[in-house]
Amino acid sequence: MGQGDGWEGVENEESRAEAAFQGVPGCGWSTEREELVRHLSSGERVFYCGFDPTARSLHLGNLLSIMGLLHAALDGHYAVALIGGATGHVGDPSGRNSERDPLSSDALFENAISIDLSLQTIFQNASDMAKETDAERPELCDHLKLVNNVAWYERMSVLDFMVKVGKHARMHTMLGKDSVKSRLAQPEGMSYAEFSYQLFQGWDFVELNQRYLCTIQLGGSDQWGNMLAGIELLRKCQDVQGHAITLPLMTTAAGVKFGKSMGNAIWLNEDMTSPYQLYQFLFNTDDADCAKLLRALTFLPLDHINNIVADHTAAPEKREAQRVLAEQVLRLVHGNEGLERAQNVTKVLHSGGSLAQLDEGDLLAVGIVP
Ligand SMILES: N[C@@H](Cc1ccc(O)cc1)C(=O)O
Repeated sequence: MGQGDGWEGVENEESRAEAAFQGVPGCGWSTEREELVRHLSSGERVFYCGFDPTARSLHLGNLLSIMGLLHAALDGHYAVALIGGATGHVGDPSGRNSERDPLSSDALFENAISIDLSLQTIFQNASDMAKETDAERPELCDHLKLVNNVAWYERMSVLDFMVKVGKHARMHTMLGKDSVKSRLAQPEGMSYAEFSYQLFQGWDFVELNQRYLCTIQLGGSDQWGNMLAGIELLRKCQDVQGHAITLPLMTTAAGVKFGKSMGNAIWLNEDMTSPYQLYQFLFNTDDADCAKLLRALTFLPLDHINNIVADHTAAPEKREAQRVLAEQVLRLVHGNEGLERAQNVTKVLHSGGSLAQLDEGDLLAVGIVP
């Protein structure tokens, strides 16, 4: 990405659609909603959301943030997915009650590559899906970008960090973050590294603003403190008003974190959760959760979703809403081929067939490496 490739986040006078996130219930905004809507409707904006490579794969819970980035791009804005190759070393204390075990540089590097690949696939699948509904639309991938924060942190000296970032950071503000307060209330306390994590994530916002005029950060609700750290640094270092949008933690009607099956995460990498398993997980979601999940995890228009839900309510035993949900998510995460394989395996296994009837690709879709 460089000058002139459409990625400078150029302001234009053209009025854009309303906020991109009206379909997602439970969002939070750092500024007045009107201010964010004004910001979005007065130019093409650049969003970002970060993912630390703490595991080899992203999980279903991350899909909501990815959807957020895709909605922004579909709406004509730009979106950056940031992989936290550097922040993964530091360790985000948000939402955790104990210190993270450090991961080796090799493990973080491999995880980052694997997550990068999976995001590229999802971006491409989303682009293909968008083309199917509107062949004329500009390539979605041109509005999506992947970066790794190693790019700036590997070249930044400790002194640089203290001068550029540390000098702007107030102890009082840092100590006031929930992620810090809750840990300091425990006898083990926290390491200096995890304490300073907020500044690393905060500085990412500044770097992305300098590079791409990024002004909006998306993240789960546990990221609030880190996102505010970014907004503050952006104001002090760039004299720019940043915005943060928090996405709710997805829970089921039963109050359980969505995206876990019997305590285990549902992964987006097919070698960790096979397309067949992902399909089955979604196909088995509760009727009570379907409407919400269709809104949050598919790009289907709201009136289309309402029709599906109305038909489903009339004949829930057909599991039509679950089928559409599973199909849409499978296509996004594993493409049409992944969906076909998952459907084929479902057909064979659920009609009393055996694994012997499956070809190599199908076996892969069940999670068996032939
Ligand atoms: N802290 C985020 C990941 C992240 C990393 C770097 C960022 O700049 C932004 C977000 C998380 O754990 O989910």
